[in-house]
Amino acid sequence: MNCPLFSSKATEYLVDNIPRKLRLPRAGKFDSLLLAATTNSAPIKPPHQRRSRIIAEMSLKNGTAASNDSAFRFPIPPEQSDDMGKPLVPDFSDDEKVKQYIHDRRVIGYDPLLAPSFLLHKLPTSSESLRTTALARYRASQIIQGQSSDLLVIVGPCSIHSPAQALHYARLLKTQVDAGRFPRLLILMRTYFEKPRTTIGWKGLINDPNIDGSFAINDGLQTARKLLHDITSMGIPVASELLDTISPQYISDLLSWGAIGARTTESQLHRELASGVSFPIGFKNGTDGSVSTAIDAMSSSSHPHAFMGVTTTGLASIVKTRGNDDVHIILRGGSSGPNFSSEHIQDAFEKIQKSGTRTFPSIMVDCSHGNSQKNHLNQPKVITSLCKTLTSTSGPESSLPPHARHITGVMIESNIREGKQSIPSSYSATRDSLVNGAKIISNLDELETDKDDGEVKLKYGVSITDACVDWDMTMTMLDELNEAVERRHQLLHPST
Ligand SMILES: O=C[C@H](O)[C@H](O)COP(=O)(O)O
Ligand SMILES: C=C(OP(=O)(O)O)C(=O)O
Repeated sequence: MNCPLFSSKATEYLVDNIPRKLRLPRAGKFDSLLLAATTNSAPIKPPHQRRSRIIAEMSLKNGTAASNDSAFRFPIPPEQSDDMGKPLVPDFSDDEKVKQYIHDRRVIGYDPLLAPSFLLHKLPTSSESLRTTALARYRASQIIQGQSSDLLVIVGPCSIHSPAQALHYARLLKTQVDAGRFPRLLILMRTYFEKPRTTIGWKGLINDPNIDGSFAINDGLQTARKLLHDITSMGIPVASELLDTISPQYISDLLSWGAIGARTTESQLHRELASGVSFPIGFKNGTDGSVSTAIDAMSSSSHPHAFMGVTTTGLASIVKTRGNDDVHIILRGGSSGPNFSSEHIQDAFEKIQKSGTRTFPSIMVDCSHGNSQKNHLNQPKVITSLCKTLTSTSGPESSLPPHARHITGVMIESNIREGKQSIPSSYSATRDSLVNGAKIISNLDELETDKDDGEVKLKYGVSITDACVDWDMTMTMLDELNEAVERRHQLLHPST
């Protein structure tokens, strides 16, 4: 059969010819393409896996309801039970029945995931994007290593749910950066695609790009990569959280900085991952406010590691890393309260010094999360306090205290419009022109009328995860920061 796999003709051919029962429920375009491509060559699954797939498909046909508290909007098959409907117990009279107790009792499906190399080939980087990324990595590294007194600023939405709106935000940022408004700030756009959740909730654009429980992860990866490419090609470098340990293979060549979140800073897997990435990494303090967790992470990641991972072709491999010296802490507050004050920063600085880490003690302050108590209106207050710390001199020589020199970064959760909104229960981005970009927004004042045309929509430019400050407030905060960093520069280098 002569059938080039990824032409649109081939897609039509394959999609028309795969047995209906093998198609994914509510799959995105990319999913059906890949499913089709891999179905032809997929190895025959062992009987227990075929059985669970068949059970899943039968339940889909029969419409078994998903449990109410699950994000899955497609049916979840019931657990295996005996003939009386009781939970299965191992039946030692028959090996096949024993196996039912061993394999896939809780896995309800394995869908094909495209290989990173496929996406890297399909969406290569532009030379503009490469330059933007490399330059920002270099400048961020200089700041983190204490070789530049500029400030690294990670600013942007809590999470990306609409590529069109993210591009809108990037264009707003570009206009100000290109105009030279913040000469002392190295600004990277927060472009977060993966959200760690305290319990459950929407886990970001890669995991569920349609925001409807269809989990079209292949589409999510493609959308994320395309967006990173478009933003960096405009000349705006990007920053993201590394939450999944496989997904960086799909997008990390486009990132200039990464975060390991408060919920994963203590994870060995994430420390190993951080030790091998080609860009600087910030570790959040723990959700309980623990700074030592992040300091341990900095130390661990600055050393070489060997661990299990995947290559860009998707092959399992033993990854060996050199260790990452471009690591720093991010003070984000926690259940024990905020930690952005001058005293907290001094304490963190002294703890990093005492820990004997071989890297420059480098501190970023997150204005949001535990430091804002999740109220976006507190973020400007964190900036004002930080600016004071950056510029307050002390002692007979009126000099800057050492910890003020070691503040190297700031994080702000900001969006086009302020606050946050919840996701309506019957929402799907596939039906929302404001999210999928079919409608280009030019005048934000007109938006109020957009939401009431009979469809379930999200408000344009408003976060669907944590509350953000709006664009005007963002500019005010960045102006204040730029001025304080300039003042600090003069204090550190009076002759320039
Ligand atoms: O940054 C976003 C959130 O703080 C993080 O994902 C946790 O969110 P949750 O507590 O609402 O699950
Ligand atoms: C989830 C985030 O932060 P934290 O890990 O500090 O909760 C975030 O920055 O999006």
